Amino acid sequence: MNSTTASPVIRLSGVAKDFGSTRALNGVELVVERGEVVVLLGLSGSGKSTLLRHLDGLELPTAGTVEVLGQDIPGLAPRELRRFRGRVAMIFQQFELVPSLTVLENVLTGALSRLRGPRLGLWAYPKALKIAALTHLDRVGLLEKAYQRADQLSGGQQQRVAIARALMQRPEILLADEPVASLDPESSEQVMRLIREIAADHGLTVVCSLHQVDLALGWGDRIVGLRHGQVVLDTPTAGLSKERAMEIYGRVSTSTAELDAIESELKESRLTMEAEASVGASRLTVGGTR
Ligand SMILES: Nc1ncnc2c1ncn2[C@@H]1O[C@H](COP(=O)(O)OP(=O)(O)OP(=O)(O)O)[C@@H](O)[C@H]1O
Repeated sequence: MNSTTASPVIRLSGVAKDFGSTRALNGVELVVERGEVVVLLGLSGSGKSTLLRHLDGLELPTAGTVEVLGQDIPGLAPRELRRFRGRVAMIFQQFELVPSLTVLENVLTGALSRLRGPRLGLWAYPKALKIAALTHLDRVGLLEKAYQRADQLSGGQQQRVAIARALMQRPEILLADEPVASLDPESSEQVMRLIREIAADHGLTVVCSLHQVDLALGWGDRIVGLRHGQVVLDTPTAGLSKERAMEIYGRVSTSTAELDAIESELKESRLTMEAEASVGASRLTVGGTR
């Protein structure tokens, strides 16, 4: 696990969250570095959304510390919290667009945290922001839909609008809560690829909850597995086979001891792979010098 890193953008320590008698998060330790693309993987109710909501201050912990972009989130005054939220964008399973507004207006609302007062209608936004919104729409491949009502678009298109809206915030962190759970496989692939490309273009740190193992494997740099509000797995996706991941995922409801055993097995197999790779490399070098 990444416990000692130079400049993490997210650092959670001993985080617990109770909703009445339900403990949604339990002793969560998580460190994410700038530019990392992390998948939160877990069954329904494992605490993925609650964890994401702590990262932009929508929830405050019952215990523990939440530090994001160098800020102690629970310690922020309401005004500081609002300013902080402008640096973290979020996209959701249900897109959360305003259905009766045009696509362009929906994208523009992403800039509201940087503007004073409400904006009603396109005319109320500065020209530079309209140009930025159209540029982002072009980036997500929907420029020609700018003046259509948002509810006339397909689910995949609506999620791409939500991504363009998130970019209007000029965020440093992008949080995505099950962004493709309502989409068909083809649109899911498209949206996930887009998030990855945009994260690279803008140097974003991404934390994304998913429940599809295939997508998680082919997509993130790192998988963090949650079970009953606890981090039970934290591993790079490189070298993790679908079979092993499915096994872990299928056994997420097993005991912590079993999961510990699976995780150490995974670590061992990674070490073996690395050792084999380095032996292979040295053989190649020796072969090359003959
Ligand atoms: N506002 C709330 N009030 C009461 N209980 C809550 C609240 N939010 C979450 N919970 C509870 O906390 C636990 C974790 O929920 P959470 O939504 O974080 O899980 P999840 O992994 O995101 O699930 P899903 O994939 O179904 O969205 C669940 O038992 C849930 O019922």
